[in-house]
Amino acid sequence: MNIVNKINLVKSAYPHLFKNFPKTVKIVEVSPRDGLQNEKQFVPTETKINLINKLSESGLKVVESTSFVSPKAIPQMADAVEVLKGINRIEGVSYPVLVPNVKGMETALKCNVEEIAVFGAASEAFTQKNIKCSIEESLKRFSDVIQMAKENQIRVRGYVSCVMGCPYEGEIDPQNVQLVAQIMKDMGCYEISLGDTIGIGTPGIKFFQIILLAEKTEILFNTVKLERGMLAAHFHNTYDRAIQNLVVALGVNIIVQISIQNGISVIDSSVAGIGGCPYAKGASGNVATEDVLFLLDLLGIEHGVDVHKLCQVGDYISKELNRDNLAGVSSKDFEKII
Ligand SMILES: CC(C)(COP(=O)([O-])OP(=O)([O-])OC[C@H]1O[C@@H](n2cnc3c(N)ncnc32)[C@H](O)[C@@H]1OP(=O)([O-])[O-])[C@@H](O)C(=O)NCCC(=O)NCCSC(=O)C[C@@](C)(O)CC(=O)[O-]
Repeated sequence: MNIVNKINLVKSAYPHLFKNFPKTVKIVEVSPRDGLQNEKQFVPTETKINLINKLSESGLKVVESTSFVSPKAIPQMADAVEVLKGINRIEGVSYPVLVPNVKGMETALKCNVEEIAVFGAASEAFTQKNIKCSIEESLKRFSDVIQMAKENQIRVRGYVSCVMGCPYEGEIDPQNVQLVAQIMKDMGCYEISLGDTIGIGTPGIKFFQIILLAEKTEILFNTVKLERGMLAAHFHNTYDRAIQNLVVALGVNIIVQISIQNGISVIDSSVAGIGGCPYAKGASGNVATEDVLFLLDLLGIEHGVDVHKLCQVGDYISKELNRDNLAGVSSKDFEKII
């Protein structure tokens, strides 16, 4: 039984479980950054600009556009300044960029950014590999960056990576995720995105009360508590479980019929499912925006995106990258939803 049938079945049998779902969900489109950062061939700046413009024309309100990081660490983002200069900024659309340190923030300020994202992790080993410092040192750096952002009225989003586990350390205690998320929030991040960097979240698969897989996703979202609306889910689809994990994060475990009280209403996703982190072995594509929109339509949750335009963007970037489109649904599938 596929996920769509499962959701419909559970929805009709247990309508009360679905009352926790938010009425609307904000999509944070990460394909121009997370989607492209791991591409081996340099993607032409013009293609990146076209991608961002097409995404914002589809009704998306947040399009994470690039990173002001070391070009030695992420060569694909070396044209960050040109990308930001080249895009058509639509009023009401936010174009956040990743910033790891003061040097990145200085460049961001010159590019008139209105929103940035700092990115940490709940794993020491991943933090060392990704940004070459300890968690403690990373938080000090973020504090300096956030101070500069505050002085310039720039909004700051925070990422916590490896929330379900780390490719180097293995298990990560959800309490550590809570700790890092809370510190970032206290520093001034308006939203915290929880990154299942290598896609190992499990939505709790049970068969007649026998647990076949640990319920990592449910445990995490029941442990990490910030104010309602502050948490975002950033899932990778390495083992094809991102959509099931999202249903749990939104508020209910459809398989074991349990409600999460404080579900998320912000989802990070990437058109055509492109993406991955070069510093996380096993991090394959992000959950596809097309699949997320399909899920939201199915659940009757508003998202404000023109799904047909968005599907065209997925086809565009897949063709440019010479890759298969990893989205599970296409434009015509949306017409079948009643
Ligand atoms: C953090 C550093 C800079 C530390 O790297 P470092 O080597 O310790 O930095 P450094 O301060 O010693 O400087 C080394 C060189 O980098 C330059 N440099 C230094 N900073 C910058 C900057 N901001 N912009 C441009 N250049 C910079 C600096 O000028 C110098 O240049 P050189 O003198 O050798 O020519 C580096 O490790 C880095 O840039 N890391 C970025 C890694 C990254 O972007 N990873 C992917 C994003 S995270 C992710 O994908 C996960 C997420 C968010 O999607 C959520 C999830 O899925 O979990």
